[in-house]
Amino acid sequence: MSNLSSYLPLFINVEGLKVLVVGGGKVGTKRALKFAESKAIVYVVSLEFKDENELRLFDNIHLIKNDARYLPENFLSRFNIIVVATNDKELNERICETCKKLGKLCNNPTNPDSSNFIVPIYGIEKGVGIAITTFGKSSLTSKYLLDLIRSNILKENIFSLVDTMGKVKEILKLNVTEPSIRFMFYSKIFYDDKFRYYVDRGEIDLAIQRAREIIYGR
Ligand SMILES: C[C@@]1(CC(=O)O)c2cc3[nH]c(cc4nc(cc5[nH]c(cc(n2)[C@H]1CCC(=O)O)[C@@](C)(CC(=O)O)[C@@H]5CCC(=O)O)C(CC(=O)O)=C4CCC(=O)O)c(CCC(=O)O)c3CC(=O)O
Ligand SMILES: NC(=O)C1=CN([C@@H]2O[C@H](COP(=O)(O)OP(=O)(O)OC[C@H]3O[C@@H](n4cnc5c(N)ncnc54)[C@H](O)[C@@H]3O)[C@@H](O)[C@H]2O)C=CC1
Repeated sequence: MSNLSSYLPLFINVEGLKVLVVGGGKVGTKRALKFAESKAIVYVVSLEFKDENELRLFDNIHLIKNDARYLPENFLSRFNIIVVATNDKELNERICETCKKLGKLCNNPTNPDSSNFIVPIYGIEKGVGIAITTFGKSSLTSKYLLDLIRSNILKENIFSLVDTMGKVKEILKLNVTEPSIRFMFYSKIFYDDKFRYYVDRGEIDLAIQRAREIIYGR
């Protein structure tokens, strides 16, 4: 496994990005659908398509029936992101190597060492995004961790906290021009017991009023 310190988690907006999925079997289909649901423009190159009907439900998925052993570099270079998911391990690795040389983001689902990004399990709910990976060791454990966070941590008070701090940010950006002073206020408000008491009880108007008291000193 590559050095884990060189992984940087990012939330990428894939809308309009060009994604190539090589191999239209179980794994390739799942990845193609995931990217298409997030509004990427997806091309799937494969000898055959396991679930052609499901893929055809999306206007932004294009199917190309072809042998991926002969994909030229000038074809690969048209894409932003490439996923290699044939059942030919050497072919997957060879295409990923070429794509990385071309400066592309490439995912080989069976081999994180060949990939330069991996797909975490994720959930986005009420303005909070959580992504978890075990870098290929155990997807089931990743799923379990996400469920634990969802059922034990992501409760109404956390969503209220995020929303209210978002409102506090709007107030501060509008009224305090100096960033270093704004930053001092963010912490002061976030850790204020009264502010948090109101947020926990869902009394958002009172929480905002408390934030204003802290900002304006009254
Ligand atoms: C490295 C990675 C690919 C990458 O590079 O992105 C990878 C690799 C592999 N997974 C395998 C198996 C399983 N994968 C799942 C499920 C998911 N796997 C996903 C991601 C990733 N899987 C990446 C790292 C994720 C991480 O480490 O956390 C999810 C999150 C997203 C997605 O696939 O779209 C999706 C959640 C679906 C959801 O949303 O519910 C389950 C559970 C299930 O099906 O319920 C199992 C059963 C066993 C188990 O628990 O692992 C095998 C075959 C092993 C073999 O052949 O024996 C390999 C390849 C290998 O190891 O060779
Ligand atoms: N990441 C994950 O969660 C998992 C990964 N895997 C691995 O991923 C790989 C793919 O698995 P599946 O999708 O289940 O296999 P699959 O057999 O369902 O699909 C393989 C696809 O690749 C296509 N293909 C093969 N050679 C090709 C070529 N030369 N050119 C174009 N297309 C070609 C086939 O037509 C087929 O559609 C396997 O190596 C498997 O071990 C398997 C299970 C889970």
